[in-house]
Amino acid sequence: MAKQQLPLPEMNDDKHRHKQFNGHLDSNRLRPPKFIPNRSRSPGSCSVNNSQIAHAISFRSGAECPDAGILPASLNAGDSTTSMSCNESHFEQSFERLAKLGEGSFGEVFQVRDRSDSRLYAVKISKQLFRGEQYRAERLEEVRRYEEFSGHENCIRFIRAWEQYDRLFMQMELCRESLEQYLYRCRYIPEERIWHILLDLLRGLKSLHDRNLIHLDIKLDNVLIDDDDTCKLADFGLVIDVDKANNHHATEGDSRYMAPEILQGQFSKAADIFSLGIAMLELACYMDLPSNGPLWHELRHGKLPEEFINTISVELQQVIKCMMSPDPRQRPTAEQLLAHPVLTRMQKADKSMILLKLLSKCFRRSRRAAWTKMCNLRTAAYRCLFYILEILHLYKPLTASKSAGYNGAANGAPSSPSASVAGIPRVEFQLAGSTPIGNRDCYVSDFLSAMDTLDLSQQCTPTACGRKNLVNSTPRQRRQLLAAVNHSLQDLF
Ligand SMILES: Nc1ncnc2c1ncn2[C@@H]1O[C@H](COP(=O)(O)OP(=O)(O)OP(=O)(O)O)[C@@H](O)[C@H]1O
Ligand SMILES: [Mg+2]
Repeated sequence: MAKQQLPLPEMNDDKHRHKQFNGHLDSNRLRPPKFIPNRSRSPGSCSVNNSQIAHAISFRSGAECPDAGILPASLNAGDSTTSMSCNESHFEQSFERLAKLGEGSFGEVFQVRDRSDSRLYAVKISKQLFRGEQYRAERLEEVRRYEEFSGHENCIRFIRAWEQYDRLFMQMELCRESLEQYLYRCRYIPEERIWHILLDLLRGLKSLHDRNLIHLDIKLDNVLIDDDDTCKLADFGLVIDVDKANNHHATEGDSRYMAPEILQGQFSKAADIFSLGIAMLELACYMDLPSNGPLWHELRHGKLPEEFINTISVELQQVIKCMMSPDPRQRPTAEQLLAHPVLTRMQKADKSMILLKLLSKCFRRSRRAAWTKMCNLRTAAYRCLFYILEILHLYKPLTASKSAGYNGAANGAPSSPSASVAGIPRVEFQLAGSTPIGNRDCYVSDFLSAMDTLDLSQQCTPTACGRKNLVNSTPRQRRQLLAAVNHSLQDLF
């Protein structure tokens, strides 16, 4: 009897190819679970359990950083002085969420504006809830590493971290894009730039290796580029001590960048060098890295595809080849690589340019600060105008009752609350539904709980909502309104 043949899986992984861009950098990644804070309490009650209170996380000593581990007090959700603080998380209170920057296997990263200093930052929110102490400990370890390397020029700057609703939140400097996004944007990167990127990453990696730590997840997606074009190592989620790595639970990173010896459970600094080498191959040759199959093995046996590798200089080829040596003992260390003639020359040139770099950085920062200030002034001016118009409108019924014949009040007809004061145009402020169109997806995304969804039908414009109260306001309410105007004027000047 003839054997029935099972259909074979399609194998199209037999040839190295250039990277393909389908519009999504990480289309194969799963959607994150919905961020639904545990808000089972009734809206009126303000009882909070421990996980609902934002707890700052910091491993810095008090001497090193006196306010490490302290969250801005007025913003803490545990501070139940206002009804708003009862219903909103620390994240929602402290930041304006502007856009989603990216997503990895552990977290979603958002571009935010910090309400306290009006500056832009990135906040990474862990995707999974802290289900067990082990998972929580791993996430807190990530915070420790971010803090530890925050001061290094080639590692991402960390601001603060906190946990709330069984999730980890990490605030860090905002970078322009990841190296992967940069590659998709440029496709061809000049070799001079490749050497600069390699220099930056070797510096960052050396700082880790000097402390006997290994990154284990070096890839283009985990390298960020700031406004000064400096490349920074990020995502310290898998960082581990070399000594602990082989005995404990070291986790391998992305298989596309994985060193071959990781399959045998050998974790060492050389594994990071391999990952950086293969990332440089991807960057320099715009090559699509396989995540498994025969091509994956070829790359780990020192067989680099000629049609790709021949497009770059011999010097760069040699560096990449030795970084990707199959035997981890043959790979150079970060320090040895930094001593390469091309990189030494660049470091010398960098030193002579340091003053110029500092000046341009200062200029860029002050320009950004001035722009932020200008935006604040504009907002405050609008707010002021709004209050002035409100006050003028507020005084209308009082003056109307004194002056006979005005607006029909003397005839006993009730004055329309939406009628304008003579000579002053009526201004309707449509705040409801004013979500910026470009970011609408982000605002209505699954991050918001059912309570937070923008139900425009339920909302009314401030003029419609507050009118009745304002017209019949007491002197105390008027005083409050005047205080608000005063506050706006202070914002302005
Ligand atoms: N500070 C930042 N500034 C700008 N973009 C950022 C920043 N931090 C992260 N991103 C973007 O978010 C993406 C995911 O961030 P990150 O790598 O930290 O998440 P992850 O879940 O730990 O990822 P992985 O799957 O690699 O472990 C990055 O690839 C990058 O595009
Ligand atoms: Mg990542």
